[in-house]
Amino acid sequence: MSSIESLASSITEQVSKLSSLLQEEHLPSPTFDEPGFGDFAYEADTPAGKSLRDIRHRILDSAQDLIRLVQGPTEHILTLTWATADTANINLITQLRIHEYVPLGSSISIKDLAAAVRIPESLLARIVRYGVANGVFVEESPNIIRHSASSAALVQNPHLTNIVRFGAEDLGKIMTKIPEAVVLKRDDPVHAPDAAFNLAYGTGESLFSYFQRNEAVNKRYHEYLAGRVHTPMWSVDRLRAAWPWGSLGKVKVVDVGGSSGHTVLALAPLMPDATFIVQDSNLSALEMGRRAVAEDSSLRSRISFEEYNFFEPQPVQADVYIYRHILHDWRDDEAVKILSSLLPALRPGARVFISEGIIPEPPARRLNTLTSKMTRLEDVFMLGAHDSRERTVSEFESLFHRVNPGDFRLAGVTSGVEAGAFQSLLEFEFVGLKN
Ligand SMILES: C[S@@+](CC[C@H](N)C(=O)[O-])C[C@H]1O[C@@H](n2cnc3c(N)ncnc32)[C@H](O)[C@@H]1O
Repeated sequence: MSSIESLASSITEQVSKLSSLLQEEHLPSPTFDEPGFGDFAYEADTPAGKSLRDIRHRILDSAQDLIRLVQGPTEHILTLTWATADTANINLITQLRIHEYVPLGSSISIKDLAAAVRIPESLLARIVRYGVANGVFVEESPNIIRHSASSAALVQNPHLTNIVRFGAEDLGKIMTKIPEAVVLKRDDPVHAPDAAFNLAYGTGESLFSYFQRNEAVNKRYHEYLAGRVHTPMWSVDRLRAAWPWGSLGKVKVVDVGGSSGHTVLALAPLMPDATFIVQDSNLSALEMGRRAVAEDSSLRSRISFEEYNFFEPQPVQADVYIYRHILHDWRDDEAVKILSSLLPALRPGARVFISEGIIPEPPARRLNTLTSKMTRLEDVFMLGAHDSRERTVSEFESLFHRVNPGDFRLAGVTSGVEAGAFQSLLEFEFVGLKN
């Protein structure tokens, strides 16, 4: 049982280990100031990097517990209740691009910032000061704004801004409609829409077909997908480390629903003799990928992009098929159809990799860090966006079993959570058609 005393002493012990490690690695101790920008959560899979990540999680876990015990149940619930105001504020900051108008390394007056952003000074001041309250920006003297480490990160890491844009604006809009969608399904199932997405966007279409026809949101979505692999939780580094990709030699790899090819771009350097095909039904995403690969002469000849609907029979006979963040977008019947469409192309020994979050078996635990909570968050995203869900290992096995009993063998599971990623990797081997 945690007490405030035991938590505090565990934090003291871990912080002391952390500062020694930072010193050994010649990394600065984090500060709230702009030059303090430095996420050591980005550390690589070296022994020191792993220790840093591990200690970071321990401190965050204990510190969150300590905060909750000290704030008490009422303030805890109220903090959860008002989280939408935080989302709205960071959404507004990035939509107005306020962070871009605050100079790095110096400061700007609220008056000049308001003129640059083109909104009234008093309104700008309220938006920025809410940000300051959250540690985004600093008011160094009355009406003079400079960057904090976090607002500077928005400028220095455009991928982060892309994640905020789609996450706060689009996923945010969808998530706020989840309660209405769930209650409608209970009270008026005949007229209820498929998912909260349909209420949020006022459409009967699925998210994928709606996005395909609406260029602005489609661009935000695929930039978000490409951007998130540059953050610790979704980092392709964890996928790279999860399996001995280099051992595969001269193979053909298909990334099914690979968007603009960010997964394949990360794996290709580890597999110098392999060729890759990125398949997706979204033409703009494929075009985005073709443009990125065209700039890299070493990859151009090994990576191609093909339009493909994964409900149709798979046209490419390959050694490896990757489904990264695909099955969780679909309900069980649909996921079984997606996997079944592979059958015409599969040869015994072919590998099918599933890279996404794995829901742990119950009982559920309190989850204090964003990384450990991410699978649950992703499950909420899936509920809102597609009325689909994250799955446990045995639920994945049952999907493969439904495709054709005995055809697939679960060859291995590499959990990403301990390594600071939320996705895990499941490897299935096709052992042949049994009937
Ligand atoms: C959640 S994203 C995952 C993208 C990428 N694999 C990743 O991990 O970032 C789902 C992808 O599936 C694609 N998609 C949706 N429906 C599809 C279909 N019927 N056939 C092929 N691709 C589809 C979308 O365009 C999108 O790129």
